Amino acid sequence: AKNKKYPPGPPAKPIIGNILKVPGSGAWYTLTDWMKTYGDLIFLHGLGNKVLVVNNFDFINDLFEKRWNNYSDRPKFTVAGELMELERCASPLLPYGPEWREHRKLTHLAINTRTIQNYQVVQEDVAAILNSDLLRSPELFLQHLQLAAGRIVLLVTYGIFAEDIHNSYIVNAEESMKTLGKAMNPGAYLADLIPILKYLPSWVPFQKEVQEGKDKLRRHTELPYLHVKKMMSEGIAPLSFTKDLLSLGNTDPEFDYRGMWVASVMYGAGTETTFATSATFILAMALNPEVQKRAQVEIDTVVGTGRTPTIADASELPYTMAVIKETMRWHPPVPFSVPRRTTQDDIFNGYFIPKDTVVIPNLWAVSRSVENPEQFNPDRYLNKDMSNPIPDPSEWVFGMGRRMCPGRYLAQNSLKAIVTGILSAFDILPPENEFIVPKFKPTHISYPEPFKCRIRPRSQEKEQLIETRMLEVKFT
Ligand code: HEM
Repeated sequence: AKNKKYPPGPPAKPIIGNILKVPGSGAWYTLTDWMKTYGDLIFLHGLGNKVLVVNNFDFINDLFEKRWNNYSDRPKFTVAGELMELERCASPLLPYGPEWREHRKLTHLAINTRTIQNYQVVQEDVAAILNSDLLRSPELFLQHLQLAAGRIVLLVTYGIFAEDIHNSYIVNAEESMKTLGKAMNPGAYLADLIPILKYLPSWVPFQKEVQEGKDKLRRHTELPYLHVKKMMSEGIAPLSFTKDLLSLGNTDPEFDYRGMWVASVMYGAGTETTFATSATFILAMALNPEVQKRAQVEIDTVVGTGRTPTIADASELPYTMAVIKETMRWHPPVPFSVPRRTTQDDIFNGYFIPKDTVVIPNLWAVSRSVENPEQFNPDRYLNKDMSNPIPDPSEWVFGMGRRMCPGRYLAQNSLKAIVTGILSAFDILPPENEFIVPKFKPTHISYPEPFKCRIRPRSQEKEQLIETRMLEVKFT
């Protein structure tokens, strides 16, 4: 491939290469900056690793949608994938192939546009509890948002209600996520860069971590699944995805293992991402009082002030829905999406893209490709300029193509319930005599660094409404 023309990029670095600088360190800022020098396609290489960063919406679409055949596989993670065995069982890491297809089918069965309607009440109830939590201890809002996101996923997946963050299912799941968060960060373990290290004996610290990680993941996966089985045998299992799965009566010996994993992956994929979006929303509201006011007026006008909004109201609330879109654009929760890997050599736009190249869709760059990107402006989705349309965030913040996020409809409903619920009941204000400087975590799923703000009920009637709505919640 000597005379092949690779996309432009910085020179290879001798030892670990420029790969290490890429993931998990907020590298989306750097790479978006590098566009000025290298353009929309940036090629990084070193130590035999090849990475292509794609910086614009149309190119990502060309590769992931039109050339899906070559761009739907995932990178190999030596630690998380191979050693912790997640490439055998966790949909986001499965190689593109028959097992992935089975997972995708089951996931779709669980959370397609029709079945998710069954969970709307659950989502609205969790939003109601969230409001009650915010009323009681507004200063803990980040913790409340995190718990609300976890509650929705646990209820939908298993029908389990988590009383608080000490709930054992939440604790197990969060422990697993910590392990995974580290293991998914290429470069966190040297073995990801130098695969031969995986043959080191089991007493070496990282091998021990692998074993502990595997145990945690097994607990996180088996316990809630067995809980649903038990509840079903007693005839008292509430509606849940796992119950639906078990009711299929599939006797394929692989089915239990597969179903168990399809279910447990949802917590990891669905909780932190939903939390990230709702925390970014609070931050945006504290910084943009006029946007907040307009959304509140819209909700008051359409819904009235005598009841809490429902997910069904959302279609009548275009401005508030544009606030959600703008939240996802302003700071996309997964700025680098989940990388892909090419399975064959390819030529794109005159450039050679070799087989086994890790392809990172730079969603951060897409988010900055609008006018005044730092400005939080929901109107950009309402006053549509037809000669220069901007892509709707729901078409890219969830990824694109065959592996686009299967949880996006469920996630969007959660956000509708949380955002309309909060706006209808509370004013979100910056802390007194302090400025908020927005800062975000540089992690794979990115959300605001802890910040202070005041969350106050809009009136006494609203406070009362929060209490009366709580009486309708069934599962507490
Ligand atoms: C705001 C919330 C969410 C965001 C921003 C988000 C974002 C993403 C992104 C960017 C991907 C990678 C897609 C690609 O490769 O093109 C993804 C994959 C995935 N998401 Fe989500 N997600 C969210 C919520 C959820 C929820 C609630 C669930 C399930 C309950 C979920 C389940 C999954 C799964 C299973 C995958 C892997 C798909 C595959 O590899 O085939 N996500 N998500």
